[in-house]
Amino acid sequence: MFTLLRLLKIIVVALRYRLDELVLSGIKHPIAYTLLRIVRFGRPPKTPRGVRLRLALESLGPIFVKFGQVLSTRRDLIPLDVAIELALLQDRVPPFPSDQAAAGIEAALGASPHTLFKHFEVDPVASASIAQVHFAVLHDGREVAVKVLRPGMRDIIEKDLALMRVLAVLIERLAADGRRLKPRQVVAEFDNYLHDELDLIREASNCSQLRRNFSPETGREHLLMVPEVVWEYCATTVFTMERMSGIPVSQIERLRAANIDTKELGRAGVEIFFTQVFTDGFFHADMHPGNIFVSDRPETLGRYIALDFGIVGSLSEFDKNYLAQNFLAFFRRDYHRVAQLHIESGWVPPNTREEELEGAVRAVCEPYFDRPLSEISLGQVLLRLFQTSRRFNVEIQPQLVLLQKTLLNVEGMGRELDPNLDLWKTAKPYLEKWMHERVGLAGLRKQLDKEAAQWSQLLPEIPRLVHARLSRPDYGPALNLELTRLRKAQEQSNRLLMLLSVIAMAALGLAVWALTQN
Ligand SMILES: Nc1ncnc2c1ncn2[C@@H]1O[C@H](COP(=O)(O)OP(=O)(O)OP(=O)(O)O)[C@@H](O)[C@H]1O
Repeated sequence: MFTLLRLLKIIVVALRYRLDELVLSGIKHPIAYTLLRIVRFGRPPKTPRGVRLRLALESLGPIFVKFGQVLSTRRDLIPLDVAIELALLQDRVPPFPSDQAAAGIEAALGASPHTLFKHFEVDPVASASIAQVHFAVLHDGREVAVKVLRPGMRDIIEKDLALMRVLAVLIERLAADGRRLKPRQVVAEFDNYLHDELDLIREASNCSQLRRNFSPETGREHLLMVPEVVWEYCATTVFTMERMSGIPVSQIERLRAANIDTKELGRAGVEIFFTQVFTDGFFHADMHPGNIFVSDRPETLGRYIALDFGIVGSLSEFDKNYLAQNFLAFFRRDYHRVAQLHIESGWVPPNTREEELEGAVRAVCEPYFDRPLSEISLGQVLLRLFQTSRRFNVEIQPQLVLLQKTLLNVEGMGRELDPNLDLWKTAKPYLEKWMHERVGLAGLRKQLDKEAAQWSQLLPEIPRLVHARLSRPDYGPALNLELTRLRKAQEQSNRLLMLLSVIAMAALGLAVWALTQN
């Protein structure tokens, strides 16, 4: 019954905001087309389509608002004007009553917040569609922020997701453009995203990993502050962390008034991002200004503070390599290399003509060089590269799409702080350092160091494994003959293997010795 009513509401809202125009204008199914012509009413709308979609999503509630926000990052799928409008969606909603928050905490942690904490602020500091945040003080005096999931969220999400899946199938079947828009894939990705957001232990773990990556042990604590997780007070629906104090990065006048060097902040933002991507392969991927603060405490003045760890990205060595080499080749205007990289990595079908791809990449990139380097947006370049790759049947990994979106955010934020920020000049040393560490002698040593444990286990086992393989019973006349020959060879190879093992051990020993000399 609920589902039916909800579906009805969606249809009414879609018609009210004339979304039929947006989604179903290219409708290919004759019956659906006739039905739509009948229910269509009024003159063509004057308000732009993106605005109408945004308003419709707002009136459908928080889950649809979140969906719009996620969709706004898929500029590869939806038109730019719609994406820009969807990015304006605000997910601030009225807070839920504090007794519900208290009940949620009690259900998750086994005691009321008034017992658990020395002090618990009943009025939330912020409230969004999925969770809200309350400040509190622990019995040992530490100040904390407690994030609590909205009650009943899981149920609402499951129902709305079920409806979205139905709508996705309809769009795919009925709209001429349906397949290209990949509605089912988009909804499946959103499903994953929401389920991740519903698990605050996961968010706390991301927070703790990021904190470790910027801890004094890494020597990067001066770049970014990340709250400490208070694990005793965490559960799937509650996340308790150190309370941070700072100024939102978007409030530039306040930053200046606090004597914070905004130019330096712009540069540090790029450094943090590139360090996360190329050194750790683990990055905060929700870098909107509401989640980034700057410390106003005298001892840490001007240091970035990260909050909200619901969305993070991780990159494999392969992805990092792809990115670094593409960026470097792009800035050398070596489009041939960009095309080669795509073919070498097996991303484009092997029968792709290198020159054709090179031409397409040139057409994307060359116009950017009309401007000074300092004005080039790496996020835009990456987006255009992905779009071009798609034409050659390349499926871009979601992690790379996430990275491209974050890069756009970082650039936007950096240029707000310092309009002359030269992103490339700031980023290039990190890429070059990474490439050097990866391919140079340093890279070899690092790799040797990493693999040493496995090798030392594997090498002594090789003769036994070869022997076991060769002494298996009858394999048929032809193979038996071959086996006799191999057994003879085995004795020789055993000796050779022993010799090689000794040499490898000696090389390992040498490498370990060399490493400990630094
Ligand atoms: N550790 C903290 N210290 C101080 N303030 C915090 C802390 N964590 C969260 N807040 C406050 O709560 C707000 C919302 O936090 P957070 O972004 O994590 O919640 P959210 O529900 O994911 O919101 P959204 O989805 O809109 O980003 C922050 O903008 C900040 O003002």
